[in-house]
Amino acid sequence: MSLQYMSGFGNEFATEALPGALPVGRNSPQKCPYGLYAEQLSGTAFTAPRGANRRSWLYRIRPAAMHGSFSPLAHSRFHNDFGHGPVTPEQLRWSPLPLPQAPTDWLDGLFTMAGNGGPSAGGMGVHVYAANKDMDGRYFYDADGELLIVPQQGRLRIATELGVLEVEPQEIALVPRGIRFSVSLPDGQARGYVCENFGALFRLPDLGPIGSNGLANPRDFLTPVAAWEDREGGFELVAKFQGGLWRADIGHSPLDVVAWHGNYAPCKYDLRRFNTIGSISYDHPDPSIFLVLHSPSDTPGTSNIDFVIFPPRWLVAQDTFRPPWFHRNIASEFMGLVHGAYDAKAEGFVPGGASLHNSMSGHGPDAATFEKAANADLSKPDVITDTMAFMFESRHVIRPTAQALEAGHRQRDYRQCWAGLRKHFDPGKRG
Ligand SMILES: O=C(O)Cc1cc(O)ccc1O
Ligand SMILES: [Fe+2]
Repeated sequence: MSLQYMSGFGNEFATEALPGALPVGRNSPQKCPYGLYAEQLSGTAFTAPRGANRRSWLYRIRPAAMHGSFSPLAHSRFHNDFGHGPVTPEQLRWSPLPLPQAPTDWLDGLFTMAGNGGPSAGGMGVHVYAANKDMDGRYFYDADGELLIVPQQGRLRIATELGVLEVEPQEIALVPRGIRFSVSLPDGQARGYVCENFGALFRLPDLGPIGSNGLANPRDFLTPVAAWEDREGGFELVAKFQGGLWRADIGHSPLDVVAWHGNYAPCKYDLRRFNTIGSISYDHPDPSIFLVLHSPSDTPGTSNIDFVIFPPRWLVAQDTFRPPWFHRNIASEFMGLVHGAYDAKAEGFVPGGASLHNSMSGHGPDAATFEKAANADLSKPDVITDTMAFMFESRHVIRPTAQALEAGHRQRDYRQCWAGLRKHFDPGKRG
């Protein structure tokens, strides 16, 4: 059966999988329809300003409080241990995380690459996953952050308390902090990236002079309709809490919400719907023009996280070096590639791979890309097709984990991509 969604970003939704399951005119009647329990789930402070206030009311078979006792779950690869010691300013790059040999579900397949701050401090965790097995009878929630999931290979079917979403590569899913879910793999295996947002909830950016439309348009965000399962058995509930994983037995599926209303809910978005805006005169614009969602900080204009994409687009700028320029930024940049090739790197940065350029570390086009673009015929427009790169950008340094630095798939010779840049300087020749 095809999945049903409701359109809009952060809307006040109301959805019921049984007619009349949503109480009318109040949130918590003495007795709810169908013998359901009412439960509120808040994602912002009760007193957050109305425009930022996010919460939902859930009408469910059993309250979320019903489960066994939590004990620590040993899991060496998914955590928030970003370290406190020295961190290298070196430019870093990785090949794709290898797909697992042994049966591994999405949760066990998570591998923490980097991060900053922590669950109580703001910042972000950056993870990749590679999995080949459904989370059968396993349910997970992240109390530490909101999850932005970026599939690179294989679809994910994400069954959540508030309904079921399916995402494929070039789409993203947002799962709010605290929402319980279980991931299955319609294609048998999957790989991708996850940004764990410890700060303010992701939101659409203001558009300023762009006007009232453009970039990611709100109606392209899709939230699932209510769907419940009434399943009993020896299941497992896994919580991520204060950087660590905890497990509890649970005798029923926690995905038992028959109806809900509110504006705190998962959603998906197809990155191919992004309305890309760029230069039609000269110069390559700052990548903020490609901002999909951001997690603001307390400093205006300086995000906790910017989620930026580099989608297919026309390059028409005249007397311009068209690819990304050489640069050093105050912000720190973790990049991934979902599809095709990235216009700043001729080779080495492949789908499923990743790079990390921290604050003030110099980077930019590799030698091959520079030579090509510096000599390109600009009388013709260029179209970049078959590409979808992205960046998790942060105001604070993104600290690579020990396991990421030590990983066999780290490209230890990454810096060499700039070694071939030739000296062109000639004081006797102005150009
Ligand atoms: O480093 C990168 O490739 C990302 C990036 C792209 C761009 O077009 C401008 C700046 C920037 O950091
Ligand atoms: Fe950059």
